[in-house]
Amino acid sequence: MSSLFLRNLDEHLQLMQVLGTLDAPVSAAGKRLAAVLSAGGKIMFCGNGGSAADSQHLASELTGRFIKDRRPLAGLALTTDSSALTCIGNDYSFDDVFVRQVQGLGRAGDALIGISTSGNSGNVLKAVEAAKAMGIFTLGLLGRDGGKLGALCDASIVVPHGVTARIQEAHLLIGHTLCGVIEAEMGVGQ
Ligand SMILES: O=C(CO)[C@@H](O)[C@H](O)[C@H](O)[C@H](O)COP(=O)(O)O
Ligand SMILES: [Zn+2]
Repeated sequence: MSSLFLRNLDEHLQLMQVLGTLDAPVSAAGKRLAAVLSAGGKIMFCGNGGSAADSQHLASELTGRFIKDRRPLAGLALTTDSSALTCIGNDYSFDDVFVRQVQGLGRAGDALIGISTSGNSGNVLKAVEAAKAMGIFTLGLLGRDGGKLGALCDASIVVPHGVTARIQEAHLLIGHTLCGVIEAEMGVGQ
């Protein structure tokens, strides 16, 4: 019997081998996001648990830097303001923690990336629904069969696996690639 690490590694490597099928949607999404930023829009991110961590990680690649030394780009994680999250969660409901921030901070022409391994988190669904109604481009970074978000988002990238941790590992690879495409599309030092 191999160790847990070797079994996880095997599962991870097997998943990595099928991710090539996502080449076209990842490249297209990266270009679409670059167009949002070039036109003066911002990219918002939301998700729960590990996907909340991904949200703030990826937003910081934009405002800080990814690979290139270039101007700061407009990335905003909706997962980081504990006052907003607790106020909205306490006074309204946990399903409202992202949607109210989208409605307060989002503008037509922005993008919202909803990250969910199940594709079914209620607060992400509500945020995407409202964003679409506001003219905000919605991208789902999803897992399994894409869930309800797969049908709702303007575009989605679905990691076809059933294990949450493996999906999250793939999400980070895809998220980093989106940042790389954005930097390549926007040029350096602009
Ligand atoms: O990181 C993990 C598991 O690896 C967990 O924190 C996980 O993100 C949470 O259970 C989330 O609430 C799952 O939500 P979702 O991906 O289905 O939208
Ligand atoms: Zn995790």
